[in-house]
Amino acid sequence: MAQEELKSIDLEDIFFHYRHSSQQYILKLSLTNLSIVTKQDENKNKSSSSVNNTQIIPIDDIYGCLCMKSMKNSNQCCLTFYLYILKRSHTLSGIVSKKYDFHRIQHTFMYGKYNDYETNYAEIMRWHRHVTYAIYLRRNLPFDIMTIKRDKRALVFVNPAGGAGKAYRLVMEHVAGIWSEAEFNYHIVITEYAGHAREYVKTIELNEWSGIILASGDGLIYEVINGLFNRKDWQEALTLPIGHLPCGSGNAFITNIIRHSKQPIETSMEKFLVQSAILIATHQVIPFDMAVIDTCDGQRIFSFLSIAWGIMADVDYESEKYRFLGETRFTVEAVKRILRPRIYNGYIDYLPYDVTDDTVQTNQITSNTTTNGLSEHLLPLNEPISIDPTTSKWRRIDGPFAHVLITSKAALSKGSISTPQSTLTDGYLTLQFIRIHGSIRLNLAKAFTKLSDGKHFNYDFVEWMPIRAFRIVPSETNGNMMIDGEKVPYGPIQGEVLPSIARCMGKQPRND
Ligand SMILES: Nc1ncnc2c1ncn2[C@@H]1O[C@H](COP(=O)(O)OP(=O)(O)OP(=O)(O)O)[C@@H](O)[C@H]1O
Repeated sequence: MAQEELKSIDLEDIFFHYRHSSQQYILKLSLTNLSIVTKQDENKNKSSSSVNNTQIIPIDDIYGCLCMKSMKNSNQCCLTFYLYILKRSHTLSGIVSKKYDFHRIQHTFMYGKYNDYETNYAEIMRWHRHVTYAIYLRRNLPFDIMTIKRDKRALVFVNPAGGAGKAYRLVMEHVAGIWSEAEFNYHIVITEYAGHAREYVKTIELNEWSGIILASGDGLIYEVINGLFNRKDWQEALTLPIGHLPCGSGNAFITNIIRHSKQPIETSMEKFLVQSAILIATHQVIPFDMAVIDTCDGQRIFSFLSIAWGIMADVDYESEKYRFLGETRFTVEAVKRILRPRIYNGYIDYLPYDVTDDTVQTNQITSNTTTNGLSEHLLPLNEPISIDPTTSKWRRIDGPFAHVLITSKAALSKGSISTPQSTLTDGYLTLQFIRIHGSIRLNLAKAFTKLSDGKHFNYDFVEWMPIRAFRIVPSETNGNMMIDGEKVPYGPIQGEVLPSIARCMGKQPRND
């Protein structure tokens, strides 16, 4: 693609309707919009002063553009634009509803200005290059990344065991078509066993791939991120953006990405998948926070989502047996746990997050930093943390607790906002907990019913605070401790935020 040619994106030409050649359009392309001006029939309108009808399509709404040879006239070509737009839906009776829905639309135009196919085709390919370039410029990627990465494929892992076990079929039915319309290149690997994707990413040649996409739930994302962190070149590995096609039961990762873009989240599974596929095909590279976690068996784990102890951990783990129910599995188990609440004894040490506190160092990662050297504030787990206020910034909260959750993102699943104020890159973890006092059943029931929109934070009995680091020390020796929905050995656990350390396939919010 000649860089010179693309310094100016503007194009204008006359096209006609793919069925009715008498209906003509002037198409104008600019950096921000495609304008479609419907040409009036000059004879018909000689007496009328009517203005040409113009439709303006923002480039942000176009996810692909393809050229084809006309089936009707061998000299002509057609140009199709693929759009994904938010618009008001119609009810069955044809009334315009107040609700906005996403719609996939395609506009096809014929082109035949010249008498020979080759010249028409060359001209239509020029349009294709310019439209593609305009789409890529909206992604805010530097030109060199754009041209290099475009030729690369994304590595897509499909988990045949994820969610209700339909991931491969869902990808073929709802994603493959969109990605060919968007000319998004990819290579699919179907995971053969738990741990396969983690092993796979440990040895991939990083510069062969444009990113890694997981058609799965959150479990496979956790696996792949930890596989990337286990590489010697982990810093470079983490620059590969991670995309998520929701095929699991939780799907928190893509939910948080779409929340960041401020798009409404599609409700049906299929439409949610389509929304994610289009976001991936036109993505920008967005950073996100993670946490480094030390578990009691000496493992160092990287978390993109949450550390749960208490009722949330029990609900997550014990609901595994209802996996066939999809996201409903969490609700079924939560009702059981609320009716028979457990008490979790122990304490939580935490380092508060205070941006004005310059005595606390923040992670300065250099090319020499190893993953063992990644934490600034964590001591070995068997060394006590000083909470003496005269010498230490660390503080302690004593249990017993009903609920303890530490998160780096807002949504724990598509249907629950555990931490409403959280963003992808706020640079802190949020600690929330419910102590055992008052009517614990009632408090838990109230908190769980408000979890869908994060309103549980409005209750006084839900305490929360932003933190940099934490250590949870349970008194009992048996129970559930979950990191990103995966069970880890039960016992003391500690962690620290890693601000903006990884990259995802996301979108910045639109300003219009
Ligand atoms: N072929 C496979 N057979 C069995 N397990 C697999 C296979 N491929 C991956 N896994 C494992 O399945 C687990 C769950 O995967 P995934 O996250 O995709 O689905 P999920 O658990 O339904 O979703 P969520 O994590 O959102 O609840 C992962 O830990 C992964 O290691």
